[in-house]
Amino acid sequence: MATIIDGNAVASAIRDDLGAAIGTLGDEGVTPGLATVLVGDDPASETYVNMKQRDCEEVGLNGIHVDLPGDASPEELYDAIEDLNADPAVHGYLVQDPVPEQIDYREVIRRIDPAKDVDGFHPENVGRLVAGDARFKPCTPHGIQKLLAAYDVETEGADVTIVGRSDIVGKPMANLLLQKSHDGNATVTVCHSRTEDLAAKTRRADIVIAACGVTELIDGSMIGEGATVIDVGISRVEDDSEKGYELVGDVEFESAKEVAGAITPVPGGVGPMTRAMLLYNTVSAASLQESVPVDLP
Ligand SMILES: NC(=O)C1=CN([C@@H]2O[C@H](COP(=O)(O)OP(=O)(O)OC[C@H]3O[C@@H](n4cnc5c(N)ncnc54)[C@H](OP(=O)(O)O)[C@@H]3O)[C@@H](O)[C@H]2O)C=CC1
Ligand SMILES: Nc1nc(=O)c2c([nH]1)NC[C@@H]1CN(c3ccc(C(=O)N[C@@H](CCC(=O)O)C(=O)O)cc3)C=[N+]21
Repeated sequence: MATIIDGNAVASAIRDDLGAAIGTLGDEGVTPGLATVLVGDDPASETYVNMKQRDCEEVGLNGIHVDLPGDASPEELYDAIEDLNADPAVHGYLVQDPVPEQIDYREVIRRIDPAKDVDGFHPENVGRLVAGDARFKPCTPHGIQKLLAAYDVETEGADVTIVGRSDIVGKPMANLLLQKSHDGNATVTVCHSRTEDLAAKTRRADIVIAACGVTELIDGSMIGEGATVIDVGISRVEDDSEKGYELVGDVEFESAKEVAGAITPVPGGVGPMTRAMLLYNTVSAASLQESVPVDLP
């Protein structure tokens, strides 16, 4: 039976550890400000944005929310972005993905001030990450690095198979793990929908990171004995519970936990870490913009 990796606990420890840096900024009269922008009313996105605002309250960040209707024009969103770029109280912000189809997410990202891009999605920040000089590490991959470190899972020399090549998870995860650093130095395989014999690639891995958005694609038969399994996937599957849905990962937890050495659950695994690292990046952004040096965990 595998160790169950407790993302809520590690995220909570990171929020606590951010307290010192938030205190240092506070002594200089600075409250880090994080804005979330939601276009439309996708229920999952609304949940995430509410959780992010609650996180801000909990750690003493200034949480700001900008809501635009689902039929907003690209120009309306660009105007909101310009306002956020100009607002000195906002040190970081993000535009929740996905956006409605009349809006081009790439163009949105390009308009975000890279110094406030706490998702780390702007091409300048992506370039810096790939060059080994990251300003903001994207929250989900950074959170996964912190989870692995918290459970003493060595990445150096490890064979890591990532399932998914998205710009927000798969690609930055691969880049971070490849880097010549204490939390990198892995040998990385990145799989996607055209990969042949996926099972052979996951089975040989010391660490499997599933981020494909296909519910329970990875089962125990695809996991090597003792491997660490990180399940990023989070899909809403309708059921007859009170909420009307259950959250399901990309890994079939029941069979995978029998072979894995350690495994993240869904919920309570990677999700809370993504939110904790968003707070981390916002504190870091405030420190850089206000020229107040802080110690980050
Ligand atoms: N817990 C968290 O904090 C977060 C969770 N998520 C969740 O993670 C999942 C992935 O999201 P995201 O990273 O945005 O990825 P995308 O949905 O943008 O892309 C999915 C990736 O998986 C690949 N893929 C799809 N089907 C298969 C398959 N059958 N075999 C192998 N690869 C496949 C796709 O390949 P191709 O490129 O060929 O299309 C693509 O690269 C979603 O469930 C999302 O909700 C996302 C972000 C944060
Ligand atoms: N610009 C942008 N940046 C993102 O970082 C971003 C995004 N768009 N779009 C969507 C994905 C998804 N994502 C999650 C964040 C937190 C949880 C999370 O906290 N999950 C909890 C429970 C969630 C629940 O109860 O619904 C858990 O897994 O325990 C999940 C998923 C960030 N994303």
